Amino acid sequence: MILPFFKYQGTGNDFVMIDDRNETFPADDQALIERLCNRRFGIGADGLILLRNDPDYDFRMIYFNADGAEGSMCGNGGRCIVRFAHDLGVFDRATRFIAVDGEHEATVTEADVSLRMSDIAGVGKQGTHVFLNTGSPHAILFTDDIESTDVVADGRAIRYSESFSPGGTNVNFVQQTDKSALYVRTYERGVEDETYSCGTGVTAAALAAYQHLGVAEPVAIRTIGGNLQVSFKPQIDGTFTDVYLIGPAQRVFAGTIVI
Ligand SMILES: N[C@@H](CCC[C@H](N)C(=O)O)C(=O)O
Repeated sequence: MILPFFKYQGTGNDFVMIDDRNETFPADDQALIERLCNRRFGIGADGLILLRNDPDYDFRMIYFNADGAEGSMCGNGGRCIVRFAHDLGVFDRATRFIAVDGEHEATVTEADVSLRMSDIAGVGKQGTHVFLNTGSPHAILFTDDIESTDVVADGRAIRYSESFSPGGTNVNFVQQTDKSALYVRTYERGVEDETYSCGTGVTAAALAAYQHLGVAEPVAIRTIGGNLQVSFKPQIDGTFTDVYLIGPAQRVFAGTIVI
């Protein structure tokens, strides 16, 4: 089977993107997806995303982590699939699509994709860690020295710790750099490594930093792969609505998979 694919990146979080509106991609073949995402033996990516039709929305997003298993919501992947759908001519400026955590709205400009995230139930705790779910589970650790943090070793220890068993969690290390600015580094579950950026992770970091450090909204966030912005409306009951993840997302190449 010969299958066209595209590759997109959003602040260095990179994805194999497949137009699967005819539903021919073997989505249950975990070994194949893992191989395609492998940086030595495949295309190389943090995840693989299928764009499918949906009767009620412009499209459906199906996201797989680099380990080949279907993941929870991916914020950067969401921004990338919006850019992909726009490139395919699925919509012009604004779109509504469905993902694993429900409905999302998004708009595109030449420079950026603005993605509305799910409303957030609040910033809580799990074990000793600040924890929240922004479509994916995220532990948050505040630090004053992010540059020298061992994100892979420390992140992996928390990801596999008893507190987050059996599902595990993504782990974000967060340093406040200004009144409304953060630097965030993330260990990603399913990639099992530090990635250059994590969209649901920086969203979680912004909300947790608002709550715990009094960071001002909107929050500017630096990641290894580039800059993002998170805006939101905090509610009196501790929940957050109108949560937007904003930043660049672009196609980096196209190719053909031979299965
Ligand atoms: N890179 C993603 C996060 C993807 C979800 C995660 N790896 C998981 O399944 O836990 C993002 O940009 O949000």
